[in-house]
Amino acid sequence: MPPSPEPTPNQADAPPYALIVMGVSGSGKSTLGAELARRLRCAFLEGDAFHSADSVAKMRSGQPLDDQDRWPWLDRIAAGLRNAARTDGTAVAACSALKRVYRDRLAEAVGMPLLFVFLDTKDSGELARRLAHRTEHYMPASLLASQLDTLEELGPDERAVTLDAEDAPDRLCAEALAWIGHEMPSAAEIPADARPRS
Ligand SMILES: Nc1ncnc2c1ncn2[C@@H]1O[C@H](COP(=O)(O)OP(=O)(O)OP(=O)(O)O)[C@@H](O)[C@H]1O
Ligand SMILES: O=C(O)[C@H](O)[C@@H](O)[C@H](O)[C@H](O)CO
Repeated sequence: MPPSPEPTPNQADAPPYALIVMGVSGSGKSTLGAELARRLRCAFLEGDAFHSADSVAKMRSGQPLDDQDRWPWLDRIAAGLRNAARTDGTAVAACSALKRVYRDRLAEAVGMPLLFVFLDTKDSGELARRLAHRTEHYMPASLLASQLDTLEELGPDERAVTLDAEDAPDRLCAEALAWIGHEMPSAAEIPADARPRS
């Protein structure tokens, strides 16, 4: 079977789609998401930047977020993804998207095919070490346990690929691009009102 074609930047006439790199804190969402956006020549939206100041202060103080903290955050990310993808043909966001209900809300709000790249871990110790070494970030390593407890498995109906968060960044990028190349949505899936503005 020939290898999946690596996706090129979404063609001008191709229907838009959005991508979210998801997973717990420290799994590598921002690192992979930024590289995917560079390779796809599209916008990268750092989910951390969409939190309210109160939510950042809450996490910084060692308290996990709850649904009420996350709903407006998820809506802001979805709006940003939708606008960027309608302009560029696609867009990538880094967002933990821990619960299925969060992912469904994102997909509903984005209003176009939404693909998830899930960075899964079998070794939370590796992630804890990454967080411990990260200095310029509000997220304490102590919140990793609550992240893992909140994370819900992907359903078989979710359009997602699961990668190993402990793999090397270049391997993760190659695997993600190969899957995206296979998954590029057909025009038929795009609601008429989500097509790029002519
Ligand atoms: N594949 C990888 N292998 C080893 N280290 C990595 C990998 N990906 C990211 N890192 C490192 O792990 C730390 C966390 O990475 P990153 O910020 O991308 O994770 P994140 O999931 O976005 O975290 P958060 O959700 O807390 O923002 C960084 O120091 C980064 O350099
Ligand atoms: O509660 C959550 O869903 C997570 O805390 C994320 O929203 C954090 O912003 C991210 O992991 C930064 O560390």
